[in-house]
Amino acid sequence: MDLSLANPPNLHLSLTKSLSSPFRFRKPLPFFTSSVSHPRVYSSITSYYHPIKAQSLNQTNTPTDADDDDDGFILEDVPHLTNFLPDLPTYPNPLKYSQAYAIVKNTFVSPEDVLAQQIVVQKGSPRGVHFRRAGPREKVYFKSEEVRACIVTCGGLCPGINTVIREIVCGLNHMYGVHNILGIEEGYKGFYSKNTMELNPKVVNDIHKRGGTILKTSRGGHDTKKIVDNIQDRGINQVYIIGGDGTQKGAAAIYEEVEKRCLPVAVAGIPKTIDNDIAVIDKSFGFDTAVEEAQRAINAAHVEVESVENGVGIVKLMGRYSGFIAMFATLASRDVDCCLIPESPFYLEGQGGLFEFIQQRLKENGHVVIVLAEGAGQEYVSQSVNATEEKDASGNKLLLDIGLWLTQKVKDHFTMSKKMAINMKYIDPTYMIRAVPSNAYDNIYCTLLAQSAVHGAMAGYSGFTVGPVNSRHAYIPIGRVTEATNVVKLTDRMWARLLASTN
Ligand SMILES: Nc1ncnc2c1ncn2[C@@H]1O[C@H](COP(=O)(O)OP(=O)(O)OP(=O)(O)O)[C@@H](O)[C@H]1O
Ligand SMILES: O=P(O)(O)OC[C@H]1O[C@](O)(CO)[C@@H](O)[C@@H]1O
Ligand SMILES: [Mg+2]
Repeated sequence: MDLSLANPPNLHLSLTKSLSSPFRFRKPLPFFTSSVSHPRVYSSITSYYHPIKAQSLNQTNTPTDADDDDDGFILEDVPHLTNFLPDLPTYPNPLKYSQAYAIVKNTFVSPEDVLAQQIVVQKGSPRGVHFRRAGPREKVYFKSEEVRACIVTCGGLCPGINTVIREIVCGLNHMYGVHNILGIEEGYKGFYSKNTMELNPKVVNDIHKRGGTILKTSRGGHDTKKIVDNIQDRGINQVYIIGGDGTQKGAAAIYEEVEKRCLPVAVAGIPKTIDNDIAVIDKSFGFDTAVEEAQRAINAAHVEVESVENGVGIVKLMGRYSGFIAMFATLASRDVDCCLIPESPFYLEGQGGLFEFIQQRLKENGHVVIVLAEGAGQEYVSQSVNATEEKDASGNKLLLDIGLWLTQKVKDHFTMSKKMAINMKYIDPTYMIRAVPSNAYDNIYCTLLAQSAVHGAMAGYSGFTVGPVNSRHAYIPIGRVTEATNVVKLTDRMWARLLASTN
């Protein structure tokens, strides 16, 4: 079987072979139509998947019945420029001549390499969903001197954004000899309303040591048509988009427009979010750094409350809809008595309520530390302050301050009940955990992400996201990472570990 998409001359051969291949594909519902009828319509950025029962394509692109012995293998593929530009020429990958890669046994990823989404399986279970493995391909679809790339960063900050920018620039330059790279300033709106900056290895040399993004970022302002007009006007043919779920939806919209206009433009999404709420990928970059930084706040709270009588420490951490930062920071710390996250409802009064728990811990231990994700208990705050729902420029709901609300509630409870006098220490390190530079682990992770994106774009994939799936980097259809939000599963063992660690 041959999964090669990177080789038009062999295309028919590939597809003919795949006729008898045991691969099942998952086909998108066509919410946009390709102007060119081409077998690679299997590739998808849409969020609308429906699995087709054992099916393959013949050369006229008509679904035919396939063998029943495919073991339930599904490839969720990413789009390729040849979907709508079948005659694009190819070139040998310059890495072939790289001294650094000279001793590598397999410099290029085999077109047949795929990664399984589920690696814990039972005997006899279907082989399930697979993604294309990321990495350099033997043939590329761009001449180095003709590449005009751009990078944009959108949404909230996250440790490691500058490292990703640096490694895209250095990867393009050192591995592929690309010299023409533009930084788009201030997010999506920067395409049509801001300046650009020339990026080269010298300009980005030190930026990984700094938090934030040298390109600046923003929310809102995504105007697909204006953005693609601008891409066209500037002659850009590779677009690297770093951002969270909203940004990736924007990247999908840009790719759709690129496809509609039949532009030879590779659109690569690099997922970014401090909340670790992006589906499919193992973990988002910067998350580790943020958890590490959160330890400092928890340590401070612990030191404070341990040093006074009846000390109650509350630490508020980021996490809009997902409590991953709070959960991992709690698990790592061992000083936390209670972790409140959006996924796990809680109540204050009565038996089993938070007040009772605090009182009990104070009696037993003399102090208590509570870690609180910002998205937890939002319903209580909105009821009590009668707030109207406000949104940010991207349409995300603005959260109410659960930290201050809970702090006041706990204080009021103990004052009014006269049961014991407490010493409240409230720490809100919110932005501090995401404004720091990335740690060593995240720096390496960011490098791999950036290089995977560069290899994918050079290989002609477009409208894809990169990310680790079971520790190996994959090209993932954008729709797959935006269709759902990754949340803490209370039925998983990790949450049980947390409950065990906090007693
Ligand atoms: N459905 C969408 N279609 C097109 N563009 C979108 C969509 N949702 C969001 N965007 C754009 O993506 C950019 C970033 O979105 P948002 O502010 O939601 O942050 P994000 O990428 O989700 O990152 P994070 O949540 O981690 O801060 C904004 O410019 C916004 O206009
Ligand atoms: O930067 P802003 O607009 O204040 O947004 C903060 C939000 O961004 C995130 O860091 C990522 O979505 C959330 O955890 C937080 O609620
Ligand atoms: Mg988001």
